[in-house]
Amino acid sequence: MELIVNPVKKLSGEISVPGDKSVSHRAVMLGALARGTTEVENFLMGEDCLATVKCFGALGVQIKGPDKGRLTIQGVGLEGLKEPADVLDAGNSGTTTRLLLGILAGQPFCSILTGDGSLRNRPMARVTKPLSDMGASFLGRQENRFLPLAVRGGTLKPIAFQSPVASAQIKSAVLLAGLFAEGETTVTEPAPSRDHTERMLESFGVQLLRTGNTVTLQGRPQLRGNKVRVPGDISSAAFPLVAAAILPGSDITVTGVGINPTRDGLLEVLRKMGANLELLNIRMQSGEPVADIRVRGTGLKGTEISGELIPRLIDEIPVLAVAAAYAEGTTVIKDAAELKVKESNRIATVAEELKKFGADIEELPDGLIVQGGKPLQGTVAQSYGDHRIAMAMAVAGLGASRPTTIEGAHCVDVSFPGFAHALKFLAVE
Ligand SMILES: O=C(O)C1=C[C@@H](OP(=O)(O)O)[C@@H](O)[C@H](O)C1
Ligand SMILES: C=C(OP(=O)(O)O)C(=O)O
Repeated sequence: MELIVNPVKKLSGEISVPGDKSVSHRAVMLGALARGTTEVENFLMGEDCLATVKCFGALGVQIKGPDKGRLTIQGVGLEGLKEPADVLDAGNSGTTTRLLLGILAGQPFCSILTGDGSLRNRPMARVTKPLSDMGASFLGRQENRFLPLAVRGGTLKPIAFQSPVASAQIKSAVLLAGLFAEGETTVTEPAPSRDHTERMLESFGVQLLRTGNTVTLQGRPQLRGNKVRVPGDISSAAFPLVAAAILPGSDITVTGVGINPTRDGLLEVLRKMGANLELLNIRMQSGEPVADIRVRGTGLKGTEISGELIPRLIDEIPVLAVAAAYAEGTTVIKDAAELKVKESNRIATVAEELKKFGADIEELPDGLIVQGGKPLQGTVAQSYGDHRIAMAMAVAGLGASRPTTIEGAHCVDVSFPGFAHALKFLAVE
């Protein structure tokens, strides 16, 4: 599928974006492991989260929906999952895979997990290593580093794990496995990563100890079925928000967006770049802070994005590189080598595609340098099957001098069904 993006004068109006992907995955997983019913609202009907629903269906969990974002999960408790009759398919979703590996590690049965071509090339030793130390066995390609992976779970022992990477997927895999291990499981990470697992575990009745970058849980707790209203996804909101910030005269509001402080690096960077950004109607929703975000287009200036900010905006870097290309001056992005192991190598793919628009962008081993302010021309851009690249390049096209074609744009459905419609709704031509 191709997406044609016509240049626009500015963006104007109010929209909401689909539910948060990270929170949606976790609602299915914790709902399945709880006793009683879990009701989810504003569940993300994107392909990644639908893959999670399918996997849990195959593990014997009764799930109704999703229907217009409503999902009802009949929890089976910590001991109720069933051996799947076939291979589990996580599609394009790293989060489904790594969190599910943590859960499968604690099951007294055998399962096999695979995914699409992109996912089969993403590193899994980062979770199979600590889960093996807890007592699970894995068999897979290249010394168990890649999908497909066979998992033989069983009785786990707790560990104190020092993660080498600030990654919520690694932290969550070990914590979810820790639910099945008798005793205290601890994860420490080098910088704070998104804490949706911790927040949701607490709302399902699990007690955690959180000090600095360390989380501790006592194994074998009881999870209670719950109601979860999923906030709008800040990683999806990022696309219209950046577009409005770079197009002078724009004025948009994205309502009901999650602004969890472990996810709000985008807002901090846009402010540093000089964006006119306001948070309105800040409130709590199912244990997560939410706000309406208003951005008025004033033009941006270059900045540095590095260090502990990186995990707080990791998925927003492709679109922030687009912001940098439209900003006056230099933007340096570093400490972001994790971008190389996402749905595509996002350092390489962002640089390659933005160059086609005429941007001045250079790859670093762990980031990018963008000399902003050059006029961009519309082009034919590739998605590499990576939803964030497809949407970031669409934003680049909005401010360019000629129409842009995004090839392979079907992948936007992974995280933002209705993306093209949302842009059209806001566009002033
Ligand atoms: O836990 C999660 O829901 C996610 C964590 C991040 O990955 P890492 O944990 O690999 O950094 C992020 O890139 C991904 O989109 C979602
Ligand atoms: C990296 C991402 O997701 P995942 O790791 O779940 O595939 C993303 O959505 O940008």
